[in-house]
Amino acid sequence: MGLVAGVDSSTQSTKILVCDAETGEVVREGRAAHPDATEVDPAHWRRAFEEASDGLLDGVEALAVGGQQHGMVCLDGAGEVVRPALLWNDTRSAGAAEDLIAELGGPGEWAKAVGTVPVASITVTKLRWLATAEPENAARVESVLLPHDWVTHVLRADGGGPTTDRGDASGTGYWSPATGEYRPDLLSLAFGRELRVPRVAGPADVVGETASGVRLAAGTGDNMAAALGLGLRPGDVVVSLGTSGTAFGVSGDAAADASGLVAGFADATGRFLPLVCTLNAARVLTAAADLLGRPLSDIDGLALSAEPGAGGLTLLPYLDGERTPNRPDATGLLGGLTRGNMTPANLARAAVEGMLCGLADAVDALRAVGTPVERVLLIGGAAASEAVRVIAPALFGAPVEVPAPAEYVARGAARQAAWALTGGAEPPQWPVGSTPAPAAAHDGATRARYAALRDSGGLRQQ
Ligand SMILES: Nc1ncnc2c1ncn2[C@@H]1O[C@H](COP(=O)(O)OP(=O)(O)O)[C@@H](O)[C@H]1O
Ligand SMILES: O=C(CO)[C@@H](O)[C@H](O)COP(=O)(O)O
Repeated sequence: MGLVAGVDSSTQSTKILVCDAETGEVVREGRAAHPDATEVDPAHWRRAFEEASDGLLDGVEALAVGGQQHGMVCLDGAGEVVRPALLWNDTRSAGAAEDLIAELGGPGEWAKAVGTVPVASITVTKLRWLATAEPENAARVESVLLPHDWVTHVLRADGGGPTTDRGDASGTGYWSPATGEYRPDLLSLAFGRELRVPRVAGPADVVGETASGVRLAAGTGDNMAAALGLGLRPGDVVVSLGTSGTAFGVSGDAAADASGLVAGFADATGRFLPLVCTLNAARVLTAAADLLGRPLSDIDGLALSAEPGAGGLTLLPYLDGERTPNRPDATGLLGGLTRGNMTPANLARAAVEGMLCGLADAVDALRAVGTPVERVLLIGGAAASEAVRVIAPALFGAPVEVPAPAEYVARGAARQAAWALTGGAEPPQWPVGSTPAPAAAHDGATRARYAALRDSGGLRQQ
């Protein structure tokens, strides 16, 4: 077999891996940055793809795109983008989410209908926001796509209509993982009329071809692609520390959590992917480094030079508002300051501990809906941090392993492309090595201080 390519079109960048289709071995890689904003013209993702793939795709037979979930890409009748895409981390549709929940009869009705209680991240709420805040733009919209659907579509030269997959469709709020069908009634509820939506392709389908004859697989959401890249098994829970923090595991059953903490997504193989997503992850550490006037690389040494619990300093890291728990207007809080503990080392440690406590809560929410947690696999940009690897085992209440450093979203997309080439019931087996993080005694005191700050109210954004 030959070469396949996997694309990770995520919040901060596009990353591309070219892999051996049989073994998964990485042969070449490329990357390019995206703008730092919560609404982005999709043309930037195309430009980033072109930059990252420059000179990379020779000999590639198939390609798939994993993309940041939930972003709203609206097209007019001519297929042109109507306005910049609203991304998953744009919170302006928080009020629309509340309205939609009330209109359908409460959170339980949404969990039953589409597996997810809508918050500002979910596409259906962005459509409601557009319909009410920008009626002139809304009037021009004929179809709605997700970021990976759009990137896949513009790479196609075969003239076919847009496609998506179960995984990414399950994050829209108008497709049901339990029935495998769109809910046009919910699209109409949100937008006032129906819209054209992409065809949902099967996990190993070839959906089209690029101008140079590379076959395109369906692609999927970035978290579903990471699950595929890791070859996730029941009992494994991934904690991904990228722009978002996510915790997820594979399951044979569709989740429907009326509390809204767990989103009952589908995966990219025909199964399900219960997932908790936080808005504040890797960038909490960059923000802490900026506050301290130090490079990001100094955070590890500083954090590890402080004692567990950071001398009582606790950071609630809701720097961009928060999605889980659903507090779109929240701000961060630094609690427990004394003249004795107010040091750069304690602040760095509090940043790492605060970020990880948010994800430890996420792992607990998965446990609460019956997801088995036998081991936690740490991935994403901030999994490269030594302080994160050392501190995580004390907070997660489960053994932590760090898979061999790799871009797992792009790897999963490449594995899907290889599956589309080979066909068959299962994707090709690509081995993944991982290293256990050092075991540590459970740090219940830090979790408890974090929980007290989380539940204390706090200040809202102005
Ligand atoms: N050694 C490190 N320590 C802490 N954070 C890191 C480290 N290396 C990368 N990051 C952070 O990881 C983030 C990028 O992670 P990534 O998973 O690629 O994000 P995304 O997929 O959301 O674009 C950036 O915010 C970057 O600062
Ligand atoms: O909204 C979610 C999951 O529901 C996010 O996980 C996005 O999919 C963006 O991911 P990253 O860019 O942080 O990987």
